[in-house]
This record gives sequence, structure tokens and C-alpha cells, in this order.
Amino acid sequence: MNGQATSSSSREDSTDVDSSVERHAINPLGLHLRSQPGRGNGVFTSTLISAGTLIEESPVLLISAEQWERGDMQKTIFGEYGFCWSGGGQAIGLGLASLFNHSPRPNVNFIRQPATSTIRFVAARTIQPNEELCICYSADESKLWFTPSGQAGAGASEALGKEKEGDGRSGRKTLSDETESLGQEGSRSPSRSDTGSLSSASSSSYAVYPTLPDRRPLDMPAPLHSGPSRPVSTVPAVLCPELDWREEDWVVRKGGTEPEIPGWSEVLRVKGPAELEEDAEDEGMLDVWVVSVDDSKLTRLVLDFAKERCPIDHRMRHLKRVARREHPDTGEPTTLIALCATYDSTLPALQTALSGYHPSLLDIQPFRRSVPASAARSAEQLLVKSPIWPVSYAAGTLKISDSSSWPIARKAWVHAGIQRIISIARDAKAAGEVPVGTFVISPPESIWPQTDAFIPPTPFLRASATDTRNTASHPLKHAALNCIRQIATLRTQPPFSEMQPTRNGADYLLTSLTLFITHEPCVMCCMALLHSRVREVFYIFPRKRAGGFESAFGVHGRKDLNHRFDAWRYVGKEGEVAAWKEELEIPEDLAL
Ligand SMILES: C[S@@+](CC[C@H](N)C(=O)[O-])C[C@H]1O[C@@H](n2cnc3c(N)ncnc32)[C@H](O)[C@@H]1O
Repeated sequence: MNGQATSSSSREDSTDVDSSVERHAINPLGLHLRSQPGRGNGVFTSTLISAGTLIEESPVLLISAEQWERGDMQKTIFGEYGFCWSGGGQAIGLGLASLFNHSPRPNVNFIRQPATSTIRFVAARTIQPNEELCICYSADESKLWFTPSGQAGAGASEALGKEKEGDGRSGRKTLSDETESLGQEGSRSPSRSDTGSLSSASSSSYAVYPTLPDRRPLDMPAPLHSGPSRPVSTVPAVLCPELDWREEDWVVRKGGTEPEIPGWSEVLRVKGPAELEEDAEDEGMLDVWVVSVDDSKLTRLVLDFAKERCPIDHRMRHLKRVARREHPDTGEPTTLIALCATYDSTLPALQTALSGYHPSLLDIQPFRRSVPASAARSAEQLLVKSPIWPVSYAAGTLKISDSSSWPIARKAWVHAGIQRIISIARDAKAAGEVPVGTFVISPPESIWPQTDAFIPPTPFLRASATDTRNTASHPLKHAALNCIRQIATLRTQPPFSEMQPTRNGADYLLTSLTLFITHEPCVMCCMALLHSRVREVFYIFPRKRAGGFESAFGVHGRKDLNHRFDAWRYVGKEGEVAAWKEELEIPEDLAL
């Protein structure tokens, strides 16, 4: 470093690394430097690094805001290497700290440690051999002073040149935009004023790693991030232990068989009303065999017959068995009983079954009737469908498993989450609480949806909670609300308050996080989860009356609310879940 202002391309030229030659390992993890055209040096690994590994704790040289300004340091090469530091100063990282290149989807997180004047670099996910280790300089790429390029292993290449979704900004400034606006042809310096900084003292200075800019997408509340002016929450919050799950244990070798997850069975996704309404538009009508009976004894017999011989399958589950309607021939009011769908039985077969069941059913003549093929998903639909045949009003309905095609690692991770909440709920019960357990966790990257729209969650963030309405004598201390509170508090405290969000919104409450909870949450908690921008919720015990997913509310998937998330019911092995249910029983109408 010669202290001269240097363009990224000239610095690249000045490096003494031959781009085709890998340097020898320079740290105990076997990391090495490699130079790439258009990016200069970067840090690479030749071995696999597990998520959570501490890559390096680098000491820093601190330069006060005043020294920085007075020395016009931003015009020197240091300008490309400084980390914003507390009090508006800058920190020059020693060791590898200064050599990590930028990626919008970093595989390394950095956590400033003002108490020790160091920065910790931690693997945000599993990093494969030969991948470049990258950090995110700024969630907003328009604030970069260089044009990102190359194949950053952390996924930079996918995002490069694309307009980012969800951050409310369009396009990036390129190097030439910047130089033009500054009138410094060939200079690397970006506009100084729009790089975030910790204090106004450094507002005119420039840093490689600006702190969170003060601009937020309009529809997103300001995060509960501590920031320099926000007090750290005094509510105690604990980072609970990691899940008992290791990605490496679930890697299936080519040609190998998948390991078994003891006790696993698929999970069912609860379709929300919006999705169901769309489905219902295609579903139309269903033909069923019905009989007309006006004698109460015969009615009883037919109902017994229906119960024993015509079990209701999932395509008829929304239909009431009995309807009081006009007889199609006489126009007189009569009692109609639905037996089965016409595709399930021919008319002669049904007649034989009826007469074989009881001699007094010999003369009963089933006839065909068209009824709604699905439940009502809204009050309007109820008004239209019920006069034809009484149907249930169900805003949320289970969809037979989407989880069968999941990679084994995701199933194992969900299974570990389920085991965790059972143990939390047991602790709650032992403490005399309503036995509900909940756990929120940042999912590992290998199980994220691989789309540009996905906002990467804050890594390693996790919390657990129980219901505390008894011990706190507070009717609103539901487990899910308590857990959201824990996350909010953790976000105000190091290391999370120090982490640079990889995208705008990533640091908002439960953005992109997964919540596990033993019992289907009540409508109030579902709304709180929705406001918190949770990504998905897994629960074990449905609560059809008091719950917010499977009930008429379908809070997680409504057209009239501004966030949707997935709700999954874990079915589990029959005996195991029944035993848990008994052990963790709560009154059906108690809100959770
Ligand atoms: C802190 S240094 C990183 C190490 C640097 N590559 C070197 O050789 O010393 C920051 C500089 O690296 C370059 N850089 C970092 N990330 C980049 C990326 N994604 N694409 C292109 N250049 C990048 C830019 O020139 C930037 O000013």
C-alpha cells in the first residue's frame, strides 16, 4: 500500500500476483489469495468450510474521524479499505480483513467488536472448495464505488447487472457515473455523501463498509436495529442453542441411498384463502348420488349406511351429509342425504348395497345431483354455494404434502425443529405454563428458495420461547408473541446489531426466518407473525376453532393482507404425535 489514490484497475495491475498462480495457504484454514481480472485479489478456500466457522478475528487500526478528515485519507488507498467504526472513525483491517471482495449474496459475515478492536469474520453458510469468500460491503449496490464483476462464489454473479427487487431503488451507478459526477476521471472515489456512516462527523468520509443507509423501502417499517442512536434493549434475550442438525450428515453421495430420519413423516401445507379461491374457480361442480327420505327411522338407517359404507373422501369433505331441499320431481320439501360421488359407485352397485344393508332400504332410489365441488372460501361464496347444497366455510385447507420432494437435509432440519419445540413445551408444562413451545431460526442457505426475490435472513439468529401468561399474569404473553419479542431484542444487541444486512429489510424482525410452534397459533399471533414478515411456520397440533391457519381466517394466505407466508402442519408418526398431543393437551378454545 503506497498511500496513493489508486483506481481499482491500477491497483489490480500493481498486485504482484500472477492471476494463473494460486498462492500458498496463508491461514490455518488453508485460505489463499487469488487475483482475478477486474476484482484484484480475493480470498479463496481449497477446503470445505462449515457454516458458523470463525474464519479470522482480524485486529484493526483505528483512525479517528478527525484524523481521517484532516489527512484526506479517503483519497489514499485506505479509502477503499476502511470499515466504518464507532464514533464516526474508520478501521483498517489487518490480516485477511482487507482482502475480502464484495458480493450481494455473501458467504461470510463480519461482526465488528469495538471492545477488542477486532472484526470477526464468520462463514454464513457452508463454503465449497475453490469458492471465493466474500462479504457484503453495502446492501445497496448503488453505493459501491466500483462496478462489481466476476464470479464471486457467493453468488454475486447472479445478482450483477440485475435490478434488485424489494429495495425500492432502481439501477446502480457505475464507475463512470461516479467519476463523471465527481469530475475526477479515472478516480476510484465514489460520491462521499451517500455512503452511510455512524455519525455526522464522518458523513463526508467514505468507507468500504458503510453502515446502514437511512433509506428504507416505503412499505417497510424501520428495523428494530440498535444503530448508534437507539438504546440497546434491556429486555433479556438469549441466543438459544443451535439445532441438532449438521448439513454434512445429510449429503447423499451419488448413487447412494438417502439416510432415514427416525419418526419423520411428511408435512402438509395449509392452503390459504387466496390460493383456494383461485383453485375453486376451476373446480366447479361435483356429481353425487343422493337419496330422499322423509321417515325418521329410514333417515337413521340411511345415515348409518352412509357412515359405514360410504366414507367421505377428501373430495367430499366440504359437503354436509344432509340437506333440507325441494324434491327434484315433486317440488315438495324433503330430506336429502348425500351418499357418495358418482365416480365412486355405479347406480346398480349402490342399489344392491342399500338393499343388502337392510330390507327396508330396498325401495330407496338414489339419484344424481350436482353440488359445489369445494368449500366456500369467502362469505360471498357461501351465499352462492349453500342454496345448492350446504358446504363448509373453510378459509384454510390442507394440501396433501409438498414436502415429499424436499431434499433430505431440509426434512431433517424440520424434524430437528419439531423435536426442539416438543422439548421446549415440556419445559413450559413443568413450569406450570400452558404447554406451548416455539422456536425461531434462520434457515441454512442450502434450503433457501434459490430466487433473486428471496431476502437472505440474518444468519445465526434464533430464539425460543414458551407461553408465559400464567407466570407473568398477563393474558397476551402467548408463546409466538414472546418469541417475536426475543428476536426483536436480539436484533438490538451484538453481534446482530453489528451485522450489515445483506438486503434492505433483511434486518426486520422475522424476515425470511422459520418459526416452529407446537400448537397452531391463534389469530392474534398469526397476525403478529404476518406483521413480522415470517417466511414459514411449522406446527404440530391443529386448533380448528382457535387457530389462525386452518380456521375460517387463513391469516397466512389472504389477498387482503400485505404479506403471505407458508403454514405447514407436521403430521408425524401416528402414535408419536398422539402421545405428544395427550402430553401437551390444552383446552380447544384457549387462544394461543
Ligand atoms: C477491500 S478491497 C478488496 C480486496 C481487493 N480486491 C484487493 O486486491 O486488495 C476493495 C476493492 O476490491 C475491489 N472489489 C471488491 N469487490 C469487488 C467485486 N465484486 N467486483 C469488482 N471489484 C471488487 C474494488 O476495487 C474495491 O475497491
